[in-house]
Amino acid sequence: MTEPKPTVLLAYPGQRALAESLARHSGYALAEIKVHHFPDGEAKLMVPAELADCCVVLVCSLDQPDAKTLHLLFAADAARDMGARRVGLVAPYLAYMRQDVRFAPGEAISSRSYARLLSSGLDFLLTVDPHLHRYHSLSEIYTCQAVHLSAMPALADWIRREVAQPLLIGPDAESAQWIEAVAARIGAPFRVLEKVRHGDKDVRISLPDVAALRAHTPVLIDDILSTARTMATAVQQVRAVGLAAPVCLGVHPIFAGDALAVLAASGPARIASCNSIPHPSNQIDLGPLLAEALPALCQT
Ligand SMILES: O=P(O)(O)OC[C@H]1O[C@@H](O)[C@H](O)[C@@H]1O
Repeated sequence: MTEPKPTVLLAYPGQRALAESLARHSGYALAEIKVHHFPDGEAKLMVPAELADCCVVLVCSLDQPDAKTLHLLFAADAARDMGARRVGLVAPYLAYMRQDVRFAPGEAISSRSYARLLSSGLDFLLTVDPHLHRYHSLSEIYTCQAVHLSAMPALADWIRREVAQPLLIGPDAESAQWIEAVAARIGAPFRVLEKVRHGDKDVRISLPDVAALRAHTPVLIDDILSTARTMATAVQQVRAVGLAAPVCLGVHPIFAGDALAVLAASGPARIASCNSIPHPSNQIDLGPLLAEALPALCQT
């Protein structure tokens, strides 16, 4: 019988918590990518020298993606130079997916360009709930092996443990897919709100009748919390119709700028997120989910 080839996880700076969970749940060795910044603004990347015949898994979520992406591509090259037979990236949050169409002549379709760039340096990409709005699958734009997982079972289990009598609410039509997945797992009632975006920070939402569900605890679920205007507006709407203060759950807690303060001011009962991006609201560990998917990607 042939021995399985070794797999090594390499954590990008700042991604240690997720990488440690991934190492714990997979049993794979964990080391670090080191980034040195020169005075001129350029970076020097270092990976361990002993990677011969390994599957190397870079671990780095892709919020604030621009510098990280360049560094990860340098690290991927360095790993190959050290003999890695396969190099992949675990990026629970995948950047640029919301820029999936050209709204004006000359505008870049960044999701597509970004996919080309990442695919050029990786054998595989493993991510969680990428924002597939106009695309149906990552393979429409990624030429490396691109696999996405859903955090909804993990969210559902968290809700089952933490919330009595949940009423699941999606802030817009796009969220229906997630709400339905969670509802199917825990058998809770659900509603999906209607959203109209008037500008980056101006989002208006309407709520269908929920009078019969006042005894429930509303749980708002969305994939991305970026400016948090979508979530904050949904919180206000939920409260305006006399429901209890809701629990807010997001898979990807970007919380750009004043987003957390804005959401907190809207009056939620709780805010919780997956550890797809390191944030104080992280309560749902994606490590087990990602660890389960890695062997198939590494042993190819
Ligand atoms: O309102 P913010 O937090 O800026 O943006 C997040 C929302 O924008 C959508 O693309 C996401 O699916 C989510 O509903």
